[in-house]
Amino acid sequence: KEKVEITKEQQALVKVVVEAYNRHQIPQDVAKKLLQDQYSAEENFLLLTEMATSQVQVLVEFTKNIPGFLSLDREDQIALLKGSAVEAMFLRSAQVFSKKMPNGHTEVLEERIRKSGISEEFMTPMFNFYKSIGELHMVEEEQALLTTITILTPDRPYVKDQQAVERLQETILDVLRKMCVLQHPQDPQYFARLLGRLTELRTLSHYHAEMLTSWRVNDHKFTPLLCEIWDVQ
Ligand SMILES: O=C(NC1CCCCC1)[C@H](C1CCCCC1)n1c(-c2ccc(CO)cc2)nc2ccccc21
Repeated sequence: KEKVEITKEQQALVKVVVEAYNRHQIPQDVAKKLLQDQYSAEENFLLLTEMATSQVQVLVEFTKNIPGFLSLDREDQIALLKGSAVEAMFLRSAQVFSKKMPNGHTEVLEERIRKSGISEEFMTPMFNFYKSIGELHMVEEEQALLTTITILTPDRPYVKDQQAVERLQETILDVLRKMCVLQHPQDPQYFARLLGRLTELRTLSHYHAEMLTSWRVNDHKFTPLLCEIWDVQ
């Protein structure tokens, strides 16, 4: 039986990433807002663009704490941020959706999202993803490391030094693999299932631009930052 052990420096790396991940969170909780009131499609679209804009700002701050990220070529840093922003947003949305809530709240939240203005065709893939993330019952270390692995995807468009990104990603993959073995000894497939979610995440993200343009509102207004990072408008 292979003795899996997390080294001192790997523990330090996880600590840095998890603390940054928890520090850089969306200021106010969108789920609470959605549970409080029923909003119009216009209000929901505005809420999404506000939440997503602040999440991008938070993502930029978070990446500064990923060991080695700031040593990457600066243009590659931008390419990684741009390439992972939508996936990071859906991953965060899935984590918000899967958070333990009082009885019946998740159903209300799902209902509010179903009626938010997003067109019907995207509901199944989106909620399938959210529920498959929820079923994993990830601990916060796994959430933080999975987001970091998503950001450090070497084959994003316009990345020049893919090897440098691959080396950073492998460091995170190695410690996440060990953590999964230690955290879920009864489920040797857990790490593979975790990474399998990233494939589902990439597919869901392909729908994103269409989800926005088909939102049932007359005028689809975006912030300058979202125009930049979401390739819209
Ligand atoms: O605000 C949100 N997500 C934020 C984003 C930044 C990080 C925190 C979560 C939005 C809601 C906005 C208002 C109308 C209802 C959806 N949302 C989505 C979502 C996100 C993007 C799209 C289109 O691409 C469709 C749906 N899934 C959610 C799951 C749970 C709770 C909110 C969730």
